[in-house]
Amino acid sequence: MTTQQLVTQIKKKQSFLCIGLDVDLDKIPKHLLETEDPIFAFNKAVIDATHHLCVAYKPNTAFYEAYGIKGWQALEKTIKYLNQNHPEIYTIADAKRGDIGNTSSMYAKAFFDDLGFDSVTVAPYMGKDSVEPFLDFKDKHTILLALTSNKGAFDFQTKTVDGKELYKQVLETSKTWENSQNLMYVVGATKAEYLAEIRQIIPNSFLLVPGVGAQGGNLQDVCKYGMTDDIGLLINSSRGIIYASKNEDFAEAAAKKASALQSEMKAILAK
Ligand SMILES: O=c1ccn([C@@H]2O[C@H](COP(=O)(O)O)[C@@H](O)[C@H]2O)c(=O)[nH]1
Repeated sequence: MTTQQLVTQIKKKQSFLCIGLDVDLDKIPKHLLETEDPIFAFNKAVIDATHHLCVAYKPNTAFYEAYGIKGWQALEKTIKYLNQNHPEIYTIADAKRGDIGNTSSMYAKAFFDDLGFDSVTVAPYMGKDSVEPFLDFKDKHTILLALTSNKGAFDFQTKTVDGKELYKQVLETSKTWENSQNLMYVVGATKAEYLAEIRQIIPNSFLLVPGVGAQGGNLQDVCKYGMTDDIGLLINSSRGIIYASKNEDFAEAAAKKASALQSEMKAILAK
């Protein structure tokens, strides 16, 4: 999906919500454990109940890799279900990959060609040659970790290197890479106070913003400092939506939570 197609969907649905599909078998309703593929059954029910309220889904691959081959098959079934039934939905593989060039090429093939995701999250730590293989893919996005939502972000990302914070170096340097138009960036909702400065460096790039909901990030603050003329934001919530209920009404409860966030987004867009 192109950036322009994503913007069109956001405007049509009045939503820039991304729902995180982080499936933990210890947290899903017990009756699903009796089905053939509990992870896919859970995802399908959540997707069916919420797809009209969001523009993107973000499975974090850790939650699938943890269950071995069955987990990976459930991930594959989930992305296929989305691509076949909801091609208008933007998909993000939150895999946080990045390695030497030839290995990164294989990661890119796995997520873009084989699985068919629109985007993948990538760590910038190994530099240009570790990211450019992802950027080579036309109409696919590479979402670079810039300033993450966790406390550990302060260990390295905000430290000054050569007179500038490391996350700013990531933003500025990555802009010079070939096919940098295919870049988006992760900025945690818990770091909203950094967004004004971030927007000075990357005024138009899309940001994937996790941390609203369970991590306590504030949607209004993120929008105040991070929104662009083309919206420029995908706000992710995972646990806050998908685990709204542990009972048989889990999909309905997820839809209620998603609807509340979508209504807030609609009001922000109307301002
Ligand atoms: O800086 C980051 C980067 C990625 N994440 C991921 O987003 C979701 C957040 O889940 P919640 O349940 O809404 O807290 C999860 O997959 C993280 O691994 C992040 O939180 N922060």
